[in-house]
Amino acid sequence: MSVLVAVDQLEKVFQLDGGGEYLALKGIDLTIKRGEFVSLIGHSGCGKSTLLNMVAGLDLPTEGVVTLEGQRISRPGPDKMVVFQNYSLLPWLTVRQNIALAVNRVMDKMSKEDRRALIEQQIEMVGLKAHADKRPDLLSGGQKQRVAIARALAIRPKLLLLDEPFGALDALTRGNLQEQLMRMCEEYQVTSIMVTHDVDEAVLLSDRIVMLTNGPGSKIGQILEVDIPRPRKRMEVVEHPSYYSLRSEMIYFLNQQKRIKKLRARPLGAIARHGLEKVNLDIGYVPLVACAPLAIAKEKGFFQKHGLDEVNLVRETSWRGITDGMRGGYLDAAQMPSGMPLWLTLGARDKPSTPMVTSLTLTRNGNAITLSKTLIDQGIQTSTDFRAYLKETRDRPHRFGIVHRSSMHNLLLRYWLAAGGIDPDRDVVLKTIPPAQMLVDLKAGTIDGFCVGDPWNLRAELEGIGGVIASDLEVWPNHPGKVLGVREDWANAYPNTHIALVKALLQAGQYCADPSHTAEICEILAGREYLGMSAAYIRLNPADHAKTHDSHHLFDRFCRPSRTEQLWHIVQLARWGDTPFPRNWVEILERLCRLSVFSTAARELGLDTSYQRHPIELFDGSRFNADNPIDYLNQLEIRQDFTMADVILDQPSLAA
Ligand SMILES: Nc1ncnc2c1ncn2[C@@H]1O[C@H](COP(=O)(O)OP(=O)(O)OP(=O)(O)O)[C@@H](O)[C@H]1O
Repeated sequence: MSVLVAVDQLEKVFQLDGGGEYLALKGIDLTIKRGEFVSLIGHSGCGKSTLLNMVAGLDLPTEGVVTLEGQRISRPGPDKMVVFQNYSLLPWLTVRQNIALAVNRVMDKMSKEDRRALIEQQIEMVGLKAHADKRPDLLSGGQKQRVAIARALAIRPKLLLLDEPFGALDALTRGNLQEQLMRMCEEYQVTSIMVTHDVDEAVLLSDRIVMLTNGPGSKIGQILEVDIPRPRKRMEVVEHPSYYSLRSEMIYFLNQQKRIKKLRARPLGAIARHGLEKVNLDIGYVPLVACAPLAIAKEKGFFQKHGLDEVNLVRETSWRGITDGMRGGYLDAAQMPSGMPLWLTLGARDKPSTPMVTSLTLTRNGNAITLSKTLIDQGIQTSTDFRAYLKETRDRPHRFGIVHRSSMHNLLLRYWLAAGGIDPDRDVVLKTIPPAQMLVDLKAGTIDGFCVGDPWNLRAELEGIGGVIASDLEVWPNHPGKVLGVREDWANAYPNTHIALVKALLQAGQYCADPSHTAEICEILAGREYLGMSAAYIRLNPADHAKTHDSHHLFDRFCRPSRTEQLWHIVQLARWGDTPFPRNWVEILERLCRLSVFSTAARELGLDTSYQRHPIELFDGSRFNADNPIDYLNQLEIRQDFTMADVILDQPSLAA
């Protein structure tokens, strides 16, 4: 498809009445191909209409250019028709006359008969034959908008621009019109740009969804490709495997924008007290059983006991919220999957490196691999069974949910599959899904299984949606689960706060590990501010239940950050192509695992800090060779072609 519209480095500044100015859009680059349907989405006031108006030629950019077929757009014209929310029909003309006015004015080279036929065809196309002689005041909102669309399409514009075309309509009419518009655009291959606030509308109609950040100086934050085949039917779209992830991606983006706005409005600054450099902390977490140490530190006063008077626990629904919070510098610390500090440090998947520090392993275990009930009912109990099943059902894709590429869930699942002779990148599809979304996807059949932290494995079993096929103990007993992560520049700026934080969490971990507190902890976690579900779904470790499949959280054992375990993560990330294997891995591990903070905190609490290096041995009996990681990596049969590189760690400043 050739390019029809090109927006190049567009900037728009409005002069304000009081004499000031407002920078609405900045650095917008966008190309739209012939026949494409593109939606613009973003919060109110972010500049969607401003951008649309400049493509329509109704307004001019302050900087940059917009072109249509290579020609600069400087005025409106019949080649770019706009449909507004308020219909803009001429009230004294009938349906037919409104359409005829546009056709007669623009298609003046056409014979009278052909024009008449075209007008009737348009009226028919939008199903208004019975209303052709009515004036707009006798039409419903939906009918008026159909006239506006028919009028716009009648003159065969190169580009159809829609500014919240269905915003004023009730849900049913809106739905009908969306489908009609979709059919027309598909039939006539109309290139369209639509402004909308409706995420479902955007997925249904678009080939691409352009998401704008909040102003001033709004930019394109992200562009989503909608890989749902055409022609589309609403029900098929809703059932398509990409539907929920596209929707969640948009909702995540919009929520992040809201959050950034709130943070921009917040007074900044560290409050120093009790000899600590900062006692006001925002600590991120994802609601899982493994967030228990954070919840307990807050609820049982361990933060306060160590001088951290103003701790705010920031609940994120996905791990991406945590990485964004860290990169953006608006979280002080976070509970993280054990590979995440490394992932951020190495700048995995071509993201800029954000050097991180971990000084505490918060939890071990707590994860499992769950398969859908359909697969369990077919007798699949091991990865060998699963491989046989994959061979028999090659005709359809098999999908697994993971929560983040850096997380132990992804690495354990990949390890488990590969050990069973299944290539996780070729034989199955791994989809990143927020933890709380896993059950919905498993139930809907859009995934065949997942690897996630509890309570989601237990819930799948208790609700009869799936069954655990391999628990922690059956993949890597006592593997690191979640760690405490902070940015390296934060750790350097607030060393005493860092120690106090580790102390508070170490004590909270000890509290969690005491079986006499289990019922209380489950009740706390069940609360709305944490997991928000029945305590029946929450179990901490085998002491409070009998089934070996259930989670085996460890909260107070092997809390010291382990460089050997982090090296295992480095190897696995290189194995799956997330990062090159860093030649300077020794330096990276030195900087990543700040043992001095852990040791000081543990010593001040009177805890035993002696350390013994444990070998890492997973369920397949293979031992991780920490003395020669490259050799180990080379010997893995299923892996991607890994590369090696020196990773240069920057020192971003907290002010950035
Ligand atoms: N003529 C103008 N003079 C000054 N400011 C303007 C003008 N037009 C728009 N703005 C400002 O530019 C920003 C973008 O406005 P725009 O109407 O494009 O937003 P939008 O994303 O379409 O919003 P909504 O979804 O609410 O329609 C807003 O802050 C708005 O107040």
